[in-house]
Amino acid sequence: MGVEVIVPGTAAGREGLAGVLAAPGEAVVGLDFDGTLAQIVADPDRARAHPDVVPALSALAPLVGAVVVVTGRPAAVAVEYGGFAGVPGLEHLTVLGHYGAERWEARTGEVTAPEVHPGVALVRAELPEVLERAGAPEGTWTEDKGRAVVVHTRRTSDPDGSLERLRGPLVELAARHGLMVEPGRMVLELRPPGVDKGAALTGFLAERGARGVVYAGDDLGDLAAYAAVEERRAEGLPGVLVYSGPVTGEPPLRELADRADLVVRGPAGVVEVLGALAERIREGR
Ligand SMILES: O=P(O)(O)OC[C@H]1O[C@H](O[C@H]2O[C@H](CO)[C@@H](O)[C@H](O)[C@H]2O)[C@H](O)[C@@H](O)[C@@H]1O
Repeated sequence: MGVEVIVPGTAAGREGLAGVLAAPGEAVVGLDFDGTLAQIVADPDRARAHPDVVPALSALAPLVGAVVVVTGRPAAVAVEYGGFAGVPGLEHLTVLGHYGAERWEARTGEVTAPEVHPGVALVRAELPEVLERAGAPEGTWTEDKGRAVVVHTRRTSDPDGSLERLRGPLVELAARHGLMVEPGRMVLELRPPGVDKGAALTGFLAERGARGVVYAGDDLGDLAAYAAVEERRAEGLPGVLVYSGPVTGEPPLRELADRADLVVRGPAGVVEVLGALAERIREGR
């Protein structure tokens, strides 16, 4: 594999990578799941990690301080769909699920999580009527994640238009029950406030005493993690931001693409970056 896949296009990214490579054993690699490790598909239950993700991660993880998956998925679902449990090399993997509300450790195989927010049950009960009143187009689909409820429009004839039609009523419903709306790729997620990927990543970096960070994401929910890396970078922590661009025909998200140091094509591109990073670390030993 050519190491040229890991040449960041920005000065900050090149500096960040040099810092990560100078002390890889104290660096954290943070990764989103859907769209970054797993290809985007119409049915969320059918999303699975790209087949080369686990081999790439199990080769990289022993060379760095820590690998953490930071996802909107329930932690156990990401572990299952990722195939992360019981993998040699991934004995110290951490998965922060529900935007950091849940935590799974490969070391114990257990998920720790707070109580479910009481607003979730109320939103769940009222959602069908709200969708009907809003004229939700055919193909609108609801995913119940236990701690959050997600409305998907990918299967409607106009996913973006459908999302806009539903946004106001869903924001109102969420607010009425103390929840917030997390927008994503053709989804609006009604979830409890108080956590986001930025806080989750910042806490993890502090806990591990990280001296460098690489973070890869593909969606609006990853912007908080991007901001966390940028803030830590301003304080002197080397950091590299990777954008996993769409391979599904959707336009790239400028909010991420414009801030990233490295833009790759979906999970296959992320796998190449993980492989190249491992190669550079081994070369520097
Ligand atoms: O933080 P992530 O790991 O990126 O998870 C965020 C949401 O991902 C899922 O939705 C996305 O992937 C689906 C499967 O490929 C796709 O159908 C959908 O359009 C995407 O937005 C998931 O279904 C959500 O619950 C997560 O919040």
